[in-house]
Amino acid sequence: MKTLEQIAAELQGYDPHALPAELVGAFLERLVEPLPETETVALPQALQRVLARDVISPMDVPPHDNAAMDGYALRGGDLRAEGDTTLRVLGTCYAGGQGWTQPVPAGACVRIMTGAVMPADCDTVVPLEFVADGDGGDGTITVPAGVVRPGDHRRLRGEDLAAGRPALHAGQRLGPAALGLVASLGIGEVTVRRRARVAYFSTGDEVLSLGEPWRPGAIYDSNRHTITALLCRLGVDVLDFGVVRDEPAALEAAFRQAAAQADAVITSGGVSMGEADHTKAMMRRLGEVAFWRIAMRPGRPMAVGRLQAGSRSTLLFGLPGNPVAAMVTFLMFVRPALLRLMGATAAAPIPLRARSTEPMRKKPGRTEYQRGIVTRAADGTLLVRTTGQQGSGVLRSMVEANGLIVLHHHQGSVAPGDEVDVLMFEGLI
Ligand SMILES: Nc1nc2c(c(=O)[nH]1)N[C@H]1C(S)=C(S)[C@@H](COP(=O)(O)OP(=O)(O)OC[C@H]3O[C@@H](n4cnc5c(N)ncnc54)[C@H](O)[C@@H]3O)O[C@H]1N2
Ligand code: MOO
Repeated sequence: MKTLEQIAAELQGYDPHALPAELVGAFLERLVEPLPETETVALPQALQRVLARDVISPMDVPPHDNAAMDGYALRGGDLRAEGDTTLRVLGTCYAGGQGWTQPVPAGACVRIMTGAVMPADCDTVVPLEFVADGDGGDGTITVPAGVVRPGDHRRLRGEDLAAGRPALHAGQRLGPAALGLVASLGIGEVTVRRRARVAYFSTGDEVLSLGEPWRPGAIYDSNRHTITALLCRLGVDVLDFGVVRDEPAALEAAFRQAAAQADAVITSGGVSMGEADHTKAMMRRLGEVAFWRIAMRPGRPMAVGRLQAGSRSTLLFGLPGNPVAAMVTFLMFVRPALLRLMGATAAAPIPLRARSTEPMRKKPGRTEYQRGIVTRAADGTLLVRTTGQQGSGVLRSMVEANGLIVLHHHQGSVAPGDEVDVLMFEGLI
């Protein structure tokens, strides 16, 4: 395991006092090792879990050539190049394998339902609506010239998944589509990485928990709720330690307890310049901790490292106390680090490009994450505006926004009409 110093030495441009946001990800990638333990769980329990092994398809999916449309299965070679084709209707194939099971001779066809096994010798389906006269009268149908080509409207055996091939790869986080894919193979359980355990506590003497009466100078703890909710979305086990007083003995006890139980400990508050040196000294005594000032806004101060709990080492992420800064640093840095801990090979989210409808002042030399509202213009293009006041204490901005406008490190001010990157909050699946 590399020390923080060794990791820092590998990164060109690493400066803990003005750390470019791009280097944070590179640092954490080197710091975080995936959890080695695995377990086997039933499919309905596997949502959001990370596959520990490839899932190999034991069968072809679909397991047989089948009709993609309701219509008539026929031999493509029977279709006349010019002029209509008239075919005898022998019977009906139903989904589930009932009905016509004999070969189909030249000049004949079989009525077929979507999903039914294609009869031997047939390779084409003409949809019902293309057949002019149906088979009402004399037991024949007429296929007008040019409405189908040989091979049309048939799904081939194994076209979704072929037997013996990996259907899903280790590292895949199982979402609704992946669960369906596993089920389509007849597989009822999967081997996944064990769930990560993540402890959280807020720090600060002014921070009140829900239910405590308000007093002058105090604020209610919102970070505990934003961060633990974000952790739930990741599918980790959350150990909620509540609020811990700004007092060395209480903090040390909380850190020790959390580190003994969790794979990662997340805290909010107590990482800025003004923080008492005894807190930082205490954190350093418990392990290896770097105190960063990141060249970004919001979210400048952040502590990162490892806490030693006996022979185990636990990741530490000390988030800034300001509510927007806590969420943004979580989303940009902690979330990908935890996904890595969980064993996921998740790609970074891909930003949209949207045209800004307003000017945004920005100095090159730091990354800014502005809260943005993306809308669609009448011509279909995407527009974005900020939510207004961008203070890092304005949590309302995160509620009103539907994405984060990313103004990159080297980027300068934005003029109305300029395109900017936006990371949307909601994915499709
Ligand atoms: N002289 C300087 N002062 C500050 C700097 C700086 O560079 N030089 N950085 C500022 C930035 S940026 C941030 S962010 C904060 C981070 O400070 P801390 O992480 O030490 O956090 P606190 O001081 O404890 O709190 C900051 C702010 O957030 C409120 N807060 C704290 N915890 C919670 C919570 N659980 N729920 C809701 N709100 C919370 C707290 O009351 C403060 O208003 O430092 C700046 N200062
Ligand atoms: O981390 Mo701070 O949020 O930039 O105020």
